[in-house]
Amino acid sequence: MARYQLLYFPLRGRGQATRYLFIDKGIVYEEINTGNNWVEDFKPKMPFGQAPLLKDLENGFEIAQSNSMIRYLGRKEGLYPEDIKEAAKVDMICDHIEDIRGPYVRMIYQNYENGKDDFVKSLEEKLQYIEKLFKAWGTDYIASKISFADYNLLDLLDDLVISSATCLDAFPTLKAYYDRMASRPALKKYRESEEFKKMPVNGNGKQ
Ligand SMILES: N[C@@H](CCC(=O)N[C@@H](CS)C(=O)NCC(=O)O)C(=O)O
Repeated sequence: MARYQLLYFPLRGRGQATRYLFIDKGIVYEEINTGNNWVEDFKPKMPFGQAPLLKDLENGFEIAQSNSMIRYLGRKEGLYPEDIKEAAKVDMICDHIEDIRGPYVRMIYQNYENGKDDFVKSLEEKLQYIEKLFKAWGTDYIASKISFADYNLLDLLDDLVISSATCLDAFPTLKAYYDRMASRPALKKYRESEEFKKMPVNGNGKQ
């Protein structure tokens, strides 16, 4: 029986990190496609007028904002480090992910033709910070065990590699991390599925 509902459009976007977490941890969930009559049936019911929304079917609680959703799952599903320094590591990587994802989304939806080259150029600086931290921390995941933030980073790196196939070439530690995440058995199987391959990366066909 499903434990959660994910209400979102049929695209990767801001729902994919949550899907990765569910799939990797074998958590049964159902998708509700908010693309069917979005403006009439869904938008008015969303706390901030936007999707995604997560419903916890065990207690009826509803969470909006993709980063809050995945943190909630982190806490509820044992994917948030108990140690405060380890927790701070995953938090800081999540905040840095948002510092990349925000400009990525704006480039995709508002300035693709004129902005993509500059966005790709900006990645070198932004990714080298993660490379340096990962080298210093020396763990297989952001913290010593997999956490909610690793699914967020996997999804971000997917987006970036699609935009620029060579963007990880100068960052061997980050590249090895990306390959390690993508080859986790449940994720690998899902990423090879037709369901995943046919899912658009963004809502406007740009990537
Ligand atoms: N900060 C929000 C952003 C959500 C967002 O931008 N949602 C878009 C789709 S990805 C949306 O609902 N667009 C339709 C609308 O605003 O009416 C989050 O992280 O969840």
